[in-house]
Amino acid sequence: MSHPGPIERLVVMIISARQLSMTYGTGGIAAHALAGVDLDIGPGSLAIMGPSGSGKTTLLHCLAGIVRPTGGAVCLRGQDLSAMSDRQRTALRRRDFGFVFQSGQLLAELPANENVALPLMLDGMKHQLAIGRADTYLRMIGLAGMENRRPGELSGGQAQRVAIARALVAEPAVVFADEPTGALDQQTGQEVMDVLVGSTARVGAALVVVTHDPGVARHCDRTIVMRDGRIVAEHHAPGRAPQQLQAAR
Ligand SMILES: Nc1ncnc2c1ncn2[C@@H]1O[C@H](COP(=O)(O)OP(=O)(O)OP(=O)(O)O)[C@@H](O)[C@H]1O
Repeated sequence: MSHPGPIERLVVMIISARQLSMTYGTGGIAAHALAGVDLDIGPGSLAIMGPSGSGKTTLLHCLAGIVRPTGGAVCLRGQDLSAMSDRQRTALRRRDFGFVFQSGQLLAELPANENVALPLMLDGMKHQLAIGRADTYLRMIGLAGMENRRPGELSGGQAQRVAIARALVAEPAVVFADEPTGALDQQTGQEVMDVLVGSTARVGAALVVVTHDPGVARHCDRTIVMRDGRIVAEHHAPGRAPQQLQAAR
């Protein structure tokens, strides 16, 4: 077996976190949610696991620029998020990041394709063009024929697929998912994870998933385990290690 040469070793880091810390509150009521996290995220999928209160969601929110860490830095392709204004970070979240939450957070009064098209229209794309793009993503995700259904006319799994299409439609660099299968039964959750991992890979986006469920983490190339605001373990899926392993170096 040949060893990777310098070119194959070169994996471009998408997000890097250095000595990330986050303290909520002060004095006796301070909660140290993150206590010095170093993390490099390259292409592929990453699961963040750990017990309740270990800092998983706080880490995801810091990586995605939703909250400002109280210490350390997060860089997207070398650009320091903390050096940006709130307006710049909002624009970055809209263009470079996609989000999937536990319960789709779709707008009940809009059909599926308008829900998906929303980030594009907020960014100034014309309605017809945005709907065309949304329909393409809905078909890719297995919802052909359901483009005009409202969220109330979809199953939980179908609604999460719409949320995945919405996260992907602006062709983000990274999709962040917080307990994306938390509201679904086991079987539907597995199917949604297949779609989430497969579709992000197809469009070339990295995927970061917070989950309590080892069955969800098994879909990912790499898993980190958090405890008390720190990364205490890291695993790589057999056969899928090299890219993420080298990205971590
Ligand atoms: N807005 C906040 N204000 C104060 N403390 C907070 C806030 N958000 C989180 N915390 C605290 O920070 C710590 C980490 O919380 P976080 O939500 O990141 O953990 P988690 O691992 O995602 O937990 P869970 O699995 O229960 O969602 C906890 O002690 C929590 O109580």
